[in-house]
Amino acid sequence: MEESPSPKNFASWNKEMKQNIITHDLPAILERWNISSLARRASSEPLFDIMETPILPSVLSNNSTTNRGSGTCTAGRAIPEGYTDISLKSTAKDSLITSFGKVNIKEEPVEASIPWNGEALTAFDQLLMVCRQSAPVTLAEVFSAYCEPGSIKKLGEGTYGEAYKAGRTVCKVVPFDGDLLVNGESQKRSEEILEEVLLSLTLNNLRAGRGDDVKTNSCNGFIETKDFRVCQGPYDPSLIRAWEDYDAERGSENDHPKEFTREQCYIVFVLADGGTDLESFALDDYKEAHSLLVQVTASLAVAESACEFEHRDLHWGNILLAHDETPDTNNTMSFTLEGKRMCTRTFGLNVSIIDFTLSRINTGTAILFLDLSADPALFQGKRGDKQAETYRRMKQITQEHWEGSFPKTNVAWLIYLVDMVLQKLKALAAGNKIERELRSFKKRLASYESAGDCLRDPFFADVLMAEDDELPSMPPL
Ligand SMILES: Nc1ncnc2c1ncn2[C@@H]1O[C@H](COP(=O)(O)OP(=O)(O)OP(=O)(O)O)[C@@H](O)[C@H]1O
Repeated sequence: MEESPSPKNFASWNKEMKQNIITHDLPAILERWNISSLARRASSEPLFDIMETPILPSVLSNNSTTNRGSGTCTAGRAIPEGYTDISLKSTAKDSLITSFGKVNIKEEPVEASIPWNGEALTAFDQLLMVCRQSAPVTLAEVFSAYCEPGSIKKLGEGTYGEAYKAGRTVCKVVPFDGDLLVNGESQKRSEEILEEVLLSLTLNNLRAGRGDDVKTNSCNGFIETKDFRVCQGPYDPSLIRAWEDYDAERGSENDHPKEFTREQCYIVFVLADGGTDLESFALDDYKEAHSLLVQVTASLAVAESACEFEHRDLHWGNILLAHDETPDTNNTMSFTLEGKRMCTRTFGLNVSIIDFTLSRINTGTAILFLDLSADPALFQGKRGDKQAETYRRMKQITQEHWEGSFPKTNVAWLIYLVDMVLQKLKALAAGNKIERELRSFKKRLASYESAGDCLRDPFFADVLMAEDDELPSMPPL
């Protein structure tokens, strides 16, 4: 499989709406997220109970704002009311100059554990605040909270991150703010990392059981982010050892981490262990394939509905699969879509979607997206390669208005996923009937506008049910 092309040349997250006056800038986001209040509460509450993300503002729930296909930034776009004049609404007394501009922070006392004295906050400081830290820690400090150094194992790598197994968790280490080129790329800046953190938090908020309310939309199909930590210093010897073991066993495409100096900063995403990526995973049978497709489609449909989420990079390295520890054919995955509680049989397979680097989301207060056109190489992959064709398809769908809401990009990735499943099932010699079934499903997908539409396809009719209904048996194929 061709390496996933990772975003290049994205100097920063796109901060501007192209065709109107909306300035989508980080200070505005932070003002809306009211980061000082966040930090104050962070000192006493678990990180993920404090975000209070207004996932489904009324303006989104009435669905009148979704812009499908036109790609323009007019009234059709899902921007929460009031968003456009955010700069006029900023009434905070403290207008602070940060490394990336002016940020308005409401006057609120911050408790002692978060040392914020009302002076200028850089994006880096704000990242520390969100991570509830007063200063960076070492990588060893973070990892030692989860495991013995000798047990750390590298699991995988991307252009920006290296993923290590640490006890029951996975720690993804992403260097940032340094001048050293990493894997041929400039390092991400604090501002970008901060947005990625906000994006992960927004998706975390979809998880059932987060927060106190009954959610209109919820699912557990996106990887759980358990914590974030800002680190500084050279790469820890235990990680270098794990990195070299991986390199010796599987061959790494990344640069050796020994080059990092004591000034180097990293963000560590502490994630649930999602298992093995689809590329390396052997599907046991058609039931598992079917379950994989319904779980991904349902998760996308939920996130689409909750926050106009589009993954935009859902290749088979970004779908993780794990078998249940205690297999039970009656295990189900539950989710709530637009208030309707549903479930589907998992057949012992749990699916987690990862890597939101290219994703687009409407947090209810801000639209986070990347201008993918800034990286022409993303669209120049080999002709006929399914992944490369999917990036090009997204470009057609969005007409390069990457800030807009185009849930059809999720459909494009579902079509890609059916192709990957067909490829996997070939190896299983699954049979012509199954192949035909999948091919006709794929054909129908082409006419849908969103993952939500796809979920209503007859292909899923027999495996989806309202939560209280009796589980149907799998149709014979
Ligand atoms: N939570 C997790 N559980 C298990 N494995 C993981 C997890 N997160 C990441 N991995 C492994 O690490 C690999 C790289 O992770 P990821 O795709 O998030 O990195 P990245 O640097 O953002 O990648 P890209 O270059 O595509 O942007 C994955 O393909 C997977 O094998």
